[in-house]
Amino acid sequence: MAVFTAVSQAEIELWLQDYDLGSITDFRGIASGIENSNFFLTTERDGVTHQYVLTIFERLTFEQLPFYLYFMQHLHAAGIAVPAPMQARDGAILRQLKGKPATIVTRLPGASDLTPGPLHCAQVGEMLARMHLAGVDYDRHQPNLRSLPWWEETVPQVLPFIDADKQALLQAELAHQQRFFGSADYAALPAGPCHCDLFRDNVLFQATADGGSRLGGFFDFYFAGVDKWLFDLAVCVNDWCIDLPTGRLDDVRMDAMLQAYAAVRPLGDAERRHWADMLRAAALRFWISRLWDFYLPRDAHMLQPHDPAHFERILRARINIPSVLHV
Ligand SMILES: Nc1ncnc2c1ncn2[C@@H]1O[C@H](COP(=O)(O)OP(=O)(O)OP(=O)(O)O)[C@@H](O)[C@H]1O
Ligand SMILES: N[C@@H](CCO)C(=O)O
Repeated sequence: MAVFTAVSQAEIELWLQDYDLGSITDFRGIASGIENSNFFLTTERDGVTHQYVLTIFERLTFEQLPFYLYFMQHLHAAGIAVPAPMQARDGAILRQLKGKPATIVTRLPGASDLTPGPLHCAQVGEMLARMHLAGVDYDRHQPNLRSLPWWEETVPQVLPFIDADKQALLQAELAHQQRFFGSADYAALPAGPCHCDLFRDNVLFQATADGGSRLGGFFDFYFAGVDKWLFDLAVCVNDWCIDLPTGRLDDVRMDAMLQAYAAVRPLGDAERRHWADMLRAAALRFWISRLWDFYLPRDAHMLQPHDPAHFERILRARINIPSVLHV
């Protein structure tokens, strides 16, 4: 049960007096999630039911959170389907509960689909491109905190735990990425605020009457940061458009996602030329973080670290693919 900070309905009722969200009709902890304490909150105001998610942040601080929360607010205002942070009466979207930072956001409709098809991938690609364009005029700045400097700092920490073959791959790939990140082509790639962690479990879909699925929205923006847009797209393709057991790309799903993305924001020549490098960068990012979570768990909250071998397989499978993308 991923509620690390217990809170009673009476405590929430008191806390909600500083908001204008109506009276509580339901309040329950959310079992999934490994980072924060999350609760579904239902209220009634003027005879209308409203659904929210209350999050008590267990790791992120008051100083770190405004970038993420105002990014969500900015995207929501631009018509992108993401949770909207609610303002308290004093206008604050981040407050304190049980001594920790806490926020209330709108609950998105739907459920995650962990076996996506081309139509799911196309919808994600299209909204990802719209999200990138909508982020252009977001006025706060924070780099992706899980990019090259973090990889350079973390790789030496995990190397002692893995065998020689994995060590060689990890070091060779880090060197490859250092060269790529240092290139003029890399510097010229378009960038902006990115989600940076848009996996299948961070997107919701609603069933439609004709048996299809409609995108409900993106959530979990707490790894967001400014990065190359192509990196965000590569993170998505490495999760949404693969055969999970082998990590190999599924061309049908990948084409669906890339075509839908490019229909909104066409890819440039340098982006197409460096597609394989970016898929490798996206695989390396999660291989390193999973190794780090697996061998150097920071606290008891890491209930079930994800399998690092999955992203090692993905990286190996990306090293020999054709470099140039034809979209
Ligand atoms: N705004 C939202 N709308 C609908 N459902 C949400 C929303 N936010 C969270 N959820 C639900 O709560 C669950 C847990 O949230 P989340 O995955 O963000 O957990 P976490 O512990 O904060 O982060 P992590 O994904 O790193 O474990 C999600 O799987 C989803 O079902
Ligand atoms: N999406 C990450 C977990 C952290 O959000 C992973 O699968 O490793």
